Amino acid sequence: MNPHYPIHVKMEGMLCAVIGGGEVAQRKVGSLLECGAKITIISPEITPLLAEWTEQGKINWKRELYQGQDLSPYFFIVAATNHRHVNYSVYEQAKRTKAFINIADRPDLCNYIVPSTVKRGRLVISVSTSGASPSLASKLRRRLEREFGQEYEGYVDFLAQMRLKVLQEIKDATVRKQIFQELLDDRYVEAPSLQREQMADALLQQVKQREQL
Ligand SMILES: C[C@@]1(CC(=O)O)C2=NC(=C\c3[nH]c(c(CCC(=O)O)c3CC(=O)O)Cc3[nH]c(c(CC(=O)O)c3CCC(=O)O)/C=C3\N/C(=C\2)[C@@H](CCC(=O)O)[C@]3(C)CC(=O)O)/[C@H]1CCC(=O)O
Ligand SMILES: NC(=O)c1ccc[n+]([C@@H]2O[C@H](COP(=O)([O-])OP(=O)(O)OC[C@H]3O[C@@H](n4cnc5c(N)ncnc54)[C@H](O)[C@@H]3O)[C@@H](O)[C@H]2O)c1
Repeated sequence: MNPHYPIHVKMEGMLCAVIGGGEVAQRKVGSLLECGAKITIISPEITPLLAEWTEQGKINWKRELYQGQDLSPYFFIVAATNHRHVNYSVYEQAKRTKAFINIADRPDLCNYIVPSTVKRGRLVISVSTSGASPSLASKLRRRLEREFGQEYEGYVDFLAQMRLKVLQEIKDATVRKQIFQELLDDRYVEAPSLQREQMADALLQQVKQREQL
């Protein structure tokens, strides 16, 4: 059995603590920030980019060593210092809470791990090897990035709009399903947005006329 359950957690406004301020902490903070999490870093030193985010008020920096401070306010806790014993003491404190815990050098202690991810607006493609090989996850992510380019951001927004429109305007569930399938054709992905909408409007008109016959 693989015990990892893939979910998409809404992180907006969630309190997160990141212990350590090096490269790994920066990567974890970066992806948490993109989702609107409220992050506190505990570390005597931080990278220049983390310092920039602090100055811009995007994150909160407690300039101190981690020495067993209370972590109970936090929903997500990441330990990413370069000291194994410090990371372990974060774990000991964190496990008293109900938080999601990520100990960067101890996959066995994590109750969540982070996948490698391609984001194209609302489209999110994640790869996990369940900790077996982060470099394989990264390689597959790069491959997926080539296959699913930036055009997917607009395309997925278009599909969302069309979905609402079709649900409102087409009564027959089988016909709706056929339209949804048709809109998955690569022609719609590749077309510029205006042309894509014209193609979809023409398709809807056609279907409606058929429905009236
Ligand atoms: C996906 C990604 C997400 C993110 O971190 O945001 C992520 N690691 C990434 C990068 C990365 N990781 C490592 C390097 C150095 C090169 C190398 O050694 O390969 C690089 C940098 C690079 O590849 O450039 C090494 C490494 N990783 C872990 C350990 C500890 C250990 O295994 O003991 C060590 C050895 C540390 C040591 O040296 O001691 C552990 C974990 N790393 C995971 C996720 C989780 C499992 C994911 C999965 O496989 O499902 C897990 C279990 C926990 C977690 O961190 O959540 C991210 C973006 C990738 C991308 O998209 O490019
Ligand atoms: N999970 C992953 O994806 C992954 C990938 C690579 C490395 N790692 C592991 O992550 C850890 C961090 O790696 P890094 O490259 O960011 O290290 P780094 O040396 O760049 O950064 C370490 C940071 O921890 C801070 N620190 C040290 N002692 C501290 C304390 N007592 N309290 C608070 N902060 C303290 C330092 O000031 C520094 O900011 C290492 O254990 C490494 O093995 C994990």
